[in-house]
Amino acid sequence: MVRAVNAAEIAPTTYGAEISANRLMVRTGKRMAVNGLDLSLGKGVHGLLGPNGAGKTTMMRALATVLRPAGGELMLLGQRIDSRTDMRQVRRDIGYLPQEFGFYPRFTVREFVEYMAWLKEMPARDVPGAVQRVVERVGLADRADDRMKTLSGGMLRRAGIAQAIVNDPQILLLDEPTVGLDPEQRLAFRALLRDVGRDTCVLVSTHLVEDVVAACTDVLLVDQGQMVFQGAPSDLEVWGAEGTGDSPAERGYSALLQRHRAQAGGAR
Ligand SMILES: Nc1ncnc2c1ncn2[C@@H]1O[C@H](COP(=O)(O)OP(=O)(O)OP(=O)(O)O)[C@@H](O)[C@H]1O
Repeated sequence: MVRAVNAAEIAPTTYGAEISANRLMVRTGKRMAVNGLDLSLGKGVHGLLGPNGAGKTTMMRALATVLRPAGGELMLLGQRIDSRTDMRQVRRDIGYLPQEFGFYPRFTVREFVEYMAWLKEMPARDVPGAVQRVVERVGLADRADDRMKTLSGGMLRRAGIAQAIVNDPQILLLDEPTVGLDPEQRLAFRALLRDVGRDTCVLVSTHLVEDVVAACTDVLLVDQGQMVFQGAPSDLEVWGAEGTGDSPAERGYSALLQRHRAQAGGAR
């Protein structure tokens, strides 16, 4: 099949990684919740792990351009993000599912996703087809014309995932997307992640270590606003001999955290 391509699709990519951060600092309230984070992420599915309060949500919000960096450097799709950046351009290429997202309860699923597509400035002629495709992809085709307020928690999250991918983003940020999904939907979601991650830079935060092992090409572990570990899921498992948990990856997770805290304590 031959299809027409637009100039943007064949333009050379001039950056090395979709997301890169150098000594990144991000403030939330009075706290520097991201505190000297180094990061380089290309295409693929990157699983973001870390204990409560580690700074995952704050990091996601900065990558989604909701929060501005307080220090260090952040580059998204080759653009430096600072107070002078025109965010509209870069936001068109980002998909973001926040941990909690707002919606008009009287909107149908289709209206909700259409509205988000409009906010992302998608060409109007592309919207109906794109919305139908993503609603099918998240398994909500039979609820597309039901109001948001009638959906279950897991279905709402799937509607949230649909709006995050409707614009075929180059960077996809998903903050705890599997919360509330039933086992069958979690399996379907993992398959969706693997599929999207083939040509997109996906960062997905979760507390479910087994989701990371099953669906991610790469694991990031953060604690106290800093990167503790980055590697393949199998590398995480290698650390498992020393930690506690139900699986080799969970044991690796706890061993790496303990080691980081012992080092941080020793350095004080
Ligand atoms: N609005 C806020 N005002 C003040 N402090 C905040 C605010 N939001 C988060 N924090 C603090 O910043 C730190 C990082 O929080 P963040 O929500 O980024 O962590 P997280 O890794 O996403 O945690 P969780 O796994 O619980 O979602 C925590 O110490 C938290 O208490």
